[in-house]
Amino acid sequence: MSTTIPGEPWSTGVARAADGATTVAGVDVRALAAEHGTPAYVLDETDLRSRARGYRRAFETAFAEIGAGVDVYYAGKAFLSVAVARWVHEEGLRVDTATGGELAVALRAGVPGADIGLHGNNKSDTEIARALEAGVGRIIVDSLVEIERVADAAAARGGAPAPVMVRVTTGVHAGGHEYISTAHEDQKFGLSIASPDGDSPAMRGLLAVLARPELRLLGIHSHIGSQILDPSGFEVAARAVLTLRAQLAERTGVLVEEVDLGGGYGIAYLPGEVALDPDRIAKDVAASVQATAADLGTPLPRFSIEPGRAIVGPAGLTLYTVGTVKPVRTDDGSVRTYVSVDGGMSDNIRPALYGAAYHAEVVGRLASAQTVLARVVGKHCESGDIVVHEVQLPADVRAGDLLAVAATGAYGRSMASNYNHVPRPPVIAVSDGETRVLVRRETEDDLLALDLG
Ligand SMILES: Cc1ncc(COP(=O)(O)O)c(C=O)c1O
Ligand SMILES: N[C@@H](CCCC[NH3+])C(=O)O
Repeated sequence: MSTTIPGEPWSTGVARAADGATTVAGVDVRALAAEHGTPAYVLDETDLRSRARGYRRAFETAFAEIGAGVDVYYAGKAFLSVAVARWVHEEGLRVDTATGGELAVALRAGVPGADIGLHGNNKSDTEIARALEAGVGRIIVDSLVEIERVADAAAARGGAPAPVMVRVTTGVHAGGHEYISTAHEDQKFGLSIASPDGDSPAMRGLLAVLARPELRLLGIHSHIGSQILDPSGFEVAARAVLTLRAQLAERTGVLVEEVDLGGGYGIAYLPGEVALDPDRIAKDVAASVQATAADLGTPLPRFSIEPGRAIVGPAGLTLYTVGTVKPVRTDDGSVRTYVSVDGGMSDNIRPALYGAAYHAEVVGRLASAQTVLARVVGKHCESGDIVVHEVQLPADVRAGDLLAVAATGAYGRSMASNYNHVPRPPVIAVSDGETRVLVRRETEDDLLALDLG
């Protein structure tokens, strides 16, 4: 690991001058911190938009070559605000939501219902009703019970049948951590395609949808996990889904129109890590689904994908201010420098939850070339409150320094908490030398407003 500004894992707009001054999209981080305070999430709009465009173009091009259409849904769980929903929609993406709350943000942004999908393994009646009311383009159903609930809600509303996809699990275990792999068998999502005896849960789900006239079976959905750096799992899962589609067609005569291959495209968190290349993966997946469809003798469906992290992750960084610096002797007798910052596990739970690795640098001043092995920790009352487990920081790291942590755009603010009553940081967009507050900093008054005494 070494100092890599500019370049990954930093967003394309991050630059560092010889005197240590660091800018994001032309905005000096010192000015940004002075105006907006720290900690703050900083989002590089140009970078985010170009990744959104890049994914859409890569998949459209590769799938056009095999004669198939494709839609790219931005997975809002990675980070969603009204502006971000608008940006990705302007870039030609649709929006995937996982809850009524995310749906509300997408609608507030003016994204038409038809361009929104609703996921969730335990949707409430209110969420289902709201999705139907908004005319969402698809509801991805996750269980047999839910199929009946969505059908009943659609029946009560009347009107056109509700478009649904059935989420299936293919047994493909992919991604960075057990908790973020979602297609293996022993977990809560989807209906399994495995059928030790009789019809698989997935087949039963598809048949159950076909049995309800209030539902329109749009397609089959598979999401195999997150932060995937080995792309072979996408091809294995796609083959399984296309096979299930062909089996359903053979059995019922219904060849579903769409197949969603989910999200999960991995990014670089550390210097030297290589993100999945959208052009490469789009071509490989297109070639693989074409071969599978030919083997099965079925025409290709329309495809869709749901990248979240790959669009917003690299576009974001978190800016902290260093407080205390403490050398600590480790069990093996070496010294680790504990660098405490003014945020922590409340603004980025990923290191504590998944052991996720991040990269940090002192920014905004010329720091010493000599480095020390450091651990960046937060201000919470928890020894697992770690922001960066291991990183070389300048030996003269000190209170008042600005510390930037790279690639925090995804699952940072969206998974933030108020642990220890710490207000959540703002999200500041930067573009062409200008800053704009997308989500303001929470205040203690915001927190106390919920406390009715
Ligand atoms: C159904 C579904 N789609 C899309 C995503 C987005 O994944 P990622 O942010 O890894 O691209 C997730 C989260 O893993 C998901 O559960
Ligand atoms: N929240 C996870 C990934 C999302 C899993 C959603 N299916 C992460 O931070 O990596």
